Amino acid sequence: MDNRKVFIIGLGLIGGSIALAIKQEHQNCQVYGYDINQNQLKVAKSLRVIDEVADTIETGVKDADLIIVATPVSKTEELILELVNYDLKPSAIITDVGSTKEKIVNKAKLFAEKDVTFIGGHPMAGSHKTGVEAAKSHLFENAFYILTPASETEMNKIIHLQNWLKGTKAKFIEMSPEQHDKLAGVISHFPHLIAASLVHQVSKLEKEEPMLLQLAAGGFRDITRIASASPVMWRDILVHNKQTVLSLLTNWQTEMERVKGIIETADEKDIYQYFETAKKFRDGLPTRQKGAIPSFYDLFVDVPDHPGVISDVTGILAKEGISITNIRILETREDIMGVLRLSLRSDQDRDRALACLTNNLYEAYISS
Ligand SMILES: NC(=O)c1ccc[n+]([C@@H]2O[C@H](COP(=O)([O-])OP(=O)(O)OC[C@H]3O[C@@H](n4cnc5c(N)ncnc54)[C@H](O)[C@@H]3O)[C@@H](O)[C@H]2O)c1
Ligand SMILES: O=C(O)C(=O)C[C@]1(C(=O)O)C=C[C@@H](O)C=C1
Repeated sequence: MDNRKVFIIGLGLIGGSIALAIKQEHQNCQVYGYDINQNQLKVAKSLRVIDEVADTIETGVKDADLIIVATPVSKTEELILELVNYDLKPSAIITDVGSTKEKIVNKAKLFAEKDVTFIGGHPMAGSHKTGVEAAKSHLFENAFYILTPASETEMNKIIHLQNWLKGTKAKFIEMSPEQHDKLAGVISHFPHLIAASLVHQVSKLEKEEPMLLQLAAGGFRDITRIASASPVMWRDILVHNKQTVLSLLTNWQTEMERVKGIIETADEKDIYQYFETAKKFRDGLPTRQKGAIPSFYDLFVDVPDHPGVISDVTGILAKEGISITNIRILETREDIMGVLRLSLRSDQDRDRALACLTNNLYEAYISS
């Protein structure tokens, strides 16, 4: 794979993270990047996420062995229409990272006329953050990476793509685009809609009760973190997976009517049962920790999956005489530590902690 050319279109969180993972594994390959946002391109180059900037998509695809489209899903569909018009290297592999698959894979059938292979892809990990600054080579470590090859796709092309993406350390699985969209609708797209709707509910009530926001602590923050993600990305996902989301919404409305009924009748047994069944199912999900005390002075720190990282963070704060009242690991997915939530005693302590952790090269931020 060395001395080969990789071209990535869209250098945000996901495109940037994939670029870093590829560079780590295939050190002699050349990674070219293109983005409509010039600033993202400049940052990507200066952070060495890419080796070279491609001035246009047409020059970027020239001689590229691997092309990765990492833009919002509606743009990805448009870009496929554009890519088929260009002079692509024979035997090149083209993939995408979009959160929906059916529409993209259908559009990509246009590549059949060319001597290239398109394999749809979706790394099932991410963040509410956007942009190349948030990109990390370890973002997909241990996460599932879904591939949706066509039935006629040659096995060696799938293996080839997995080799390219080996540095992600993700677990590859294959399924049809239809199954992908159904499953992703249930565990990702619909929950996102609910998170956003909870925020809307609080935002409406906040006009009458200004204290609400200050009181919105652990629970509300946990369940709505994803509502801080890119509205462009999520608009596109919902447009693409409209039927799945609409059908889940209908089920949800029926379920809420049922819940309304058991609350109205104040049937303690039914209410208990409702929570107990949910708890049992939720507890069955691997590796989640509970028990944080909500705090108004929270600081969030991105941490890689290294032994000793928590003691390093707490040690840095101890040296500065900053007390932590609570510490909690917020996983963004299974098997990997993602974000540390530190609760501090005061605003001043939080500002000091932010400064000293940043000085020690940790990525720390105040709002999650
Ligand atoms: N964020 C997540 O958690 C996550 C996880 C898995 C997959 N995805 C998918 O990855 C894709 C990218 O998401 P992201 O989180 O990296 O978003 P992002 O906003 O961080 O990055 C998207 C980038 O695409 C660029 N872009 C938009 N239109 C373009 C065009 N026409 N040509 C070139 N560049 C263009 C933007 O300028 C931006 O830099 C989306 O399809 C999303 O569904 C996201
Ligand atoms: O952790 C988050 O912030 C995410 O929302 C990641 C998440 C998800 O729903 O799990 C979001 C969309 C992607 O397609 C894949 C992963």
